[in-house]
Amino acid sequence: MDMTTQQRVDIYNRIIKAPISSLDNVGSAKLMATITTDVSRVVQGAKTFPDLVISSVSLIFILGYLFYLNTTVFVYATLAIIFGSISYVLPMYIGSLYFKKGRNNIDRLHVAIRSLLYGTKELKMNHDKQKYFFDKFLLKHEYEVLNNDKKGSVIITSAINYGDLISFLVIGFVAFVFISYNPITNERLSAVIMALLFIASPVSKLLNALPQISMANISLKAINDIFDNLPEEQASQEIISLKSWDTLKLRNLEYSYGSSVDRFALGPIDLDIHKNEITFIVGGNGSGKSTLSKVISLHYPYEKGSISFGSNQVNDENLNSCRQFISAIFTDFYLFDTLLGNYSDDQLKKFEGYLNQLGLGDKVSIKDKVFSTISLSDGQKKRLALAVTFLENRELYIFDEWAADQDPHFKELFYTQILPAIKNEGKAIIVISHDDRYFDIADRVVTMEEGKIKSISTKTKSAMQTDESLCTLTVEA
Ligand SMILES: Nc1ncnc2c1ncn2[C@@H]1O[C@H](COP(=O)(O)OP(=O)(O)OP(=O)(O)O)[C@@H](O)[C@H]1O
Repeated sequence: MDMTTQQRVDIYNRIIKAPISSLDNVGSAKLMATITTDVSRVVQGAKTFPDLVISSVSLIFILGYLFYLNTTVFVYATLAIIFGSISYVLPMYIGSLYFKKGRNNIDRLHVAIRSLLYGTKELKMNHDKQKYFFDKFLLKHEYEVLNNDKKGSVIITSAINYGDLISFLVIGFVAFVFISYNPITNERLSAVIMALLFIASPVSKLLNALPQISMANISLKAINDIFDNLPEEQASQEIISLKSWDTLKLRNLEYSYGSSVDRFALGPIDLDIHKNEITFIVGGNGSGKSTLSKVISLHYPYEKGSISFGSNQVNDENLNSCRQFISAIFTDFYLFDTLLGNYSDDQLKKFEGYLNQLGLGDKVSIKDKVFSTISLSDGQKKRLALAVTFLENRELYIFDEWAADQDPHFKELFYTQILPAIKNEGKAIIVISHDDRYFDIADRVVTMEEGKIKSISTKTKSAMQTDESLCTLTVEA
């Protein structure tokens, strides 16, 4: 496989195997910069190696020939090469500092490009904001990348020309000074000068490769940095069949983000999520609901405690297998334009039924598993995502503020018909919601505050099984 492709495939594999928390920390802009810039720079650097080998071998042979012709000239030429190489170290170092600065600006440039692409609407509406953004961010980073790379190249190129000068100085010294003190035949002198002229070419090729090698070296460090900051999950990639389960048990679960200054700690959390039940997780902004949902969906690796799907306690052997129990629509969900996976014609027909039920029948059609469009309103996109999760037919559904973008009709449909229908299929459902109008459809309402469960209300039925009420259990912090 081509080297560039191989490097990229390695990075893709690392991304898919890395914990979401590490990907969040590295950031998508940095990853894009590495995939688009560093990989090709490293490969360009590596491509100079055959030339370097050929030039080095030529140099060794020509020096050998020079040694055979005249040992003293050989010593002079070798000393000149050594002197040239040593005096080359300083400009090379300064040049590489500029390349490094330029490379760091590429990360910032990618962040700015993302802001330009995603913030176009906001920038268009406010001229001052737009000008400030272009001057202080986008163009600033663009020109800094250019200027730093230019400065680095100018310094190293000047050093290369200085290297050429040294080789001509050596030739001049031998032709005009050396022969005055060391008698040498004309044939020998022309052979020596020819050899010295031939030395100049491989030396200059070796020096010319240095800027590319320097850039490649900096990019290689950036790639290694990505690999160091994206640890591979230790979990087995093999999907094994697990025992069936009725209750998802969270015990003493703890997770935290950030440093000691801006740390947010979740837990300890003790909670049971049952199949055939709808569990609402509610609470104020920043109380930890979404964080808990990402720990439950096995995206954030919990630091303490345990998660068990029935008797299957999550561990490295079954983590990926346990993930296959879950289907989730997070607030930052991604909608693929294709149904990924192998689905039978019957399943695809069912999917079309879901589209109709969700009011998308005349908006989205599907051909060869590709949606006719995903240029939809936010609410429609979420409905399409919901249809996809139905098709996945998993055992645990997690909906993080799914209904937030829905109009009253679809909100009502979601809470009063869709959720009960999923529940009746024997699934476990976790709904993160601020829609207190619909809390009564929940079998269990878990209220969170500052990363902890404040209370759990459970729906109890009277002896006559006719009326239902919520019984609240307050959990001691
Ligand atoms: N990637 C992250 N890195 C560091 N801190 C984070 C990260 N994501 C969330 N937090 C912090 O964790 C806390 C809980 O956030 P979370 O998104 O879980 O709250 P939430 O209850 O879902 O809020 P909301 O109702 O606003 O969606 C917040 O204080 C937030 O600042």
